[in-house]
Amino acid sequence: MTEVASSVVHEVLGRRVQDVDQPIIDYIINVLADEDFDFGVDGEGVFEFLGELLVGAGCVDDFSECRAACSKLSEKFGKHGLVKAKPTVRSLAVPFRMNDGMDDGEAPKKKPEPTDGPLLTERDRAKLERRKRKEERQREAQYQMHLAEMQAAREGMPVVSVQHDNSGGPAVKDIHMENFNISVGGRDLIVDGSITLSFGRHYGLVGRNGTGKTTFLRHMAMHAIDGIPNNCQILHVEQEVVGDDITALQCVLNSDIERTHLLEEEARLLALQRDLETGDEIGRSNGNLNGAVDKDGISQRLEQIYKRLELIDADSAESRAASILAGEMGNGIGSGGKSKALSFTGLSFSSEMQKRATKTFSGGWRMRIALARALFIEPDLLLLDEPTNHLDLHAVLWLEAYLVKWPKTFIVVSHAREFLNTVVTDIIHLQGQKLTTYKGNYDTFEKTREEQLKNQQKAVEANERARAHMQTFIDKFRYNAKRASLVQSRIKALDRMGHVDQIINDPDYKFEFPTPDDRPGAPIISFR
Ligand SMILES: Nc1ncnc2c1ncn2[C@@H]1O[C@H](COP(=O)(O)OP(=O)(O)OP(=O)(O)O)[C@@H](O)[C@H]1O
Repeated sequence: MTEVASSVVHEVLGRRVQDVDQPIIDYIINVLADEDFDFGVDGEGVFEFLGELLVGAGCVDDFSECRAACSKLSEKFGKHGLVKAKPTVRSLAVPFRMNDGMDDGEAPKKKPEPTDGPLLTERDRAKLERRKRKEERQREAQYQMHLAEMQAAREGMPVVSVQHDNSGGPAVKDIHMENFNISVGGRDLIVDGSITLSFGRHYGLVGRNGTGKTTFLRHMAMHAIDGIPNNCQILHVEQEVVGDDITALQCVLNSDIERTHLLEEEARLLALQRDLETGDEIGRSNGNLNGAVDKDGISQRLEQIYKRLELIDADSAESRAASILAGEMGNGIGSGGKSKALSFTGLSFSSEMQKRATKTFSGGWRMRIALARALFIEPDLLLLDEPTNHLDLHAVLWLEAYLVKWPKTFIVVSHAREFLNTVVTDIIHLQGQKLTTYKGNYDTFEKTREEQLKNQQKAVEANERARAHMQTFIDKFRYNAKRASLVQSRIKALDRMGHVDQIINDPDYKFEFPTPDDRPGAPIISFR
C-alpha cells in the first residue's frame, strides 16, 4: 500500500518532490496510504487534510493548483482501487424528528435549520463556530453570575474601616493559605495553591492575562480562602467610590467609622443639651427644675466621647486624610525612595476639590479617592489591582514612595515594571494554576526565572539525548539474540526514566506606552 501511495505521489507531484524534505513526503505518503483515510468527493478530503502542507512545502505553487493535484491524487488512488467508497454525508433538507408520529403535544419543537444542501464538512464548520460562540456566551454568563455572587457576598461582609485598638501590635501577622482551589465558571484558575504572606512584606502578583490574579485577590478580600483569620482586615481596591453628595474629604474620613459615630453622637448630644437648656429657662420661668438628671447623663457621655476622640487622635484625622488626597507625605510614610528628587503632586486633590461632592468627579478621580481611602484605613492586608492605571506620573511616583514605607502587608497586581521594582519585596507568580513566591523585586524574579528555565531546558535536552541514545540501541539490537538481555534492560531503564517536564513559560513581555490622556505614566509590561 505504501509503495503504491509513494508512486502515485511522485507521479502526481512530479519533479518538485525532489526539492521537498523527505520526512514531509513520507508523511504525505503515510497519510494517503492509511486505509481509513477519507479522500472525500473529488479529492476534497485530501485538500482539507494536506492542502496547506502541500502549498507550504512547495509541492504545488498555490491553492488552485493544490486543489487540482488533490483531485488527481484521489483519482489515481481510485484507479488503484484504494479509495474506499465512503457514504457522503449530506445534511437533511429538513431536520429528522425522532418523535414523528408520536404525541406532538409533548415533543419539543425545534425550528428547522436553514439548509440548502451544503456538504456536512462545511456545515460542521459553521456548527462548530456556532458552538464556540455559544460557549463564549455561556462563559461570559457564568462569569457575570460569579461577579454577582461575589458582589452579594461582599455586601454581606463587615465594612473594612480604620481600626484603633491595635496598640498591642497588629491583630494579624503572617497569613498561611494552604491547599486551596479557585475556579470561575467551571475553569480552574488555582489548583492546590499554597502561600504564606509574611507580615510587613510587599508582594507583587504577576502572571499572564486571564490567569486569575484579580479573582485571587477577590477571594482573599472575601475571606473565601481557608487560613485567612476572621479578624484580618483585608481591603481590595478594585472599584471607584460611589459618586454621591458626600465630599471627597468626607468620603475618606467616613472610613473611620468609630470617629464618625462618635462625632455624630457628640453633635446629637450637644443639640439635646441646647434644647434642655432652652427648656430649663422656660421651666425656670415656670418654677420647674425637671431635666437636671438628663443633663448630667449627657455631660458624662460627652466627656467619654471627648476622651475617646482624643485617644484615637480624631483631631488629626482630617489633616491626614487631606494630605493623602493632596498627595503630601505624612506620618513618616513615604519620605524616601529614588524619586525623592522629583517634586510630588501626588493624588492632586486641591483643597477646593476635596470639598467637592464625589459625584462631580470622573471615574478615574473617584478611583483615586478609593485609593486615598485605602491608604487612610491602613488595613492589615491591602490588595491593589493595577493602581497606577488611574494615575499620572507624579501620582505614580508619590504612590511608590508611599508604599515603600508601608508598614503592613500588601499585594499589588501591576504590569508596570519600574513600579514593581520600587515597591515590592517579593513576587508571587501565578502560572499553570500554581502560585510560587520569589524573594526580591521584579528584575530579580525575572533573572531567577530565566535561570530556572535554562536549567530546565538543559535537563529536558539531556533527558531526551539519553532517551534517544537508548532507543537507538534498542532499535539496532532488538532482534539480536545475543544482546536480548541488554535490550531488555534498556527498555526497562527507558520506562523508568520518564520524560522531564516540558518547560512552561510565559510568553515574552511587551512594553506598551499608554495614551497620555488616561494613563500617563511608567512603561507597562504585558504578557504577549
Ligand atoms: N468578562 C469575562 N467573561 C468571561 N470570563 C471572564 C471574564 N473576565 C474574566 N473571565 C474569566 O476569569 C478568568 C480570570 O480572570 P481574571 O480577571 O481574574 O484574570 P487576571 O489574571 O486578573 O487577568 P488580567 O491581567 O487580564 O486582569 C479568565 O481567564 C476568564 O476565564
